[in-house]
Amino acid sequence: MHAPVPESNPPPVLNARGLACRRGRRTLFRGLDMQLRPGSITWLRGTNGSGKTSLMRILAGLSAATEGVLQWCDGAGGQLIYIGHSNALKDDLTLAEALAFLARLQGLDDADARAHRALGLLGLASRREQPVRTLSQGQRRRGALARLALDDELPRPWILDEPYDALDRDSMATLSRLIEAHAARGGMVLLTSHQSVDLAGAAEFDLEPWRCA
Ligand SMILES: Nc1ncnc2c1ncn2[C@@H]1O[C@H](COP(=O)(O)OP(=O)(O)OP(=O)(O)O)[C@@H](O)[C@H]1O
Repeated sequence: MHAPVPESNPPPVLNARGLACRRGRRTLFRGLDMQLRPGSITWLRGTNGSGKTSLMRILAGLSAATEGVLQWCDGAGGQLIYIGHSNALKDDLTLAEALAFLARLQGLDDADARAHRALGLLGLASRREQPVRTLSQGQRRRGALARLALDDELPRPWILDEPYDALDRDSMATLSRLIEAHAARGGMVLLTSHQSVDLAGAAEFDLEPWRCA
């Protein structure tokens, strides 16, 4: 018989063992172990070029590790949301159309209504009908982050590469509250940020010990 797992320490949703990453001729890191639990917020730290983006892309399934084993539990890897440096919003669509398009790609029903609501939550209600290409950098970043507010039915893992980039102070606070609420619902969040962030309960994961070069 298995001992019950205490709620404060649920089993990992992500289990990575011995990961290595090679880019060009360089091995960036090797032997990296990472376990991330439901409801955790992890701030991935490391100097420029240390391999944070490379690691996140591996975890998101967008590129392959050179070595190691990566396991997502209970199909969580297929539900994750990855937001990288690019905002992935189609320039020629209106903001509402571009976000609804992403909602459909995520397999969500009522995509237009969800996009409408999410843009409101990110303070972009007045920009809904504006073509993406005419938005400021910060508005586009907020539009991309509105993906995170499209549904709260599943505790999807979030992998966010520099999500605070280009955001003003109020938008940074909105994002932090969104992340904290997601974690409180059991969602796992892994993020990078070069600026310090105000996130209750965030743990740091430093890439330095695993670096090769
Ligand atoms: N496709 C690629 N081919 C060759 N080298 C690459 C490739 N992608 C990344 N690199 C190199 O790998 C290293 C790590 O890049 P990565 O973007 O993962 O670092 P990072 O820690 O996210 O950096 P930053 O803090 O500047 O965003 C860099 O030296 C980069 O030039």
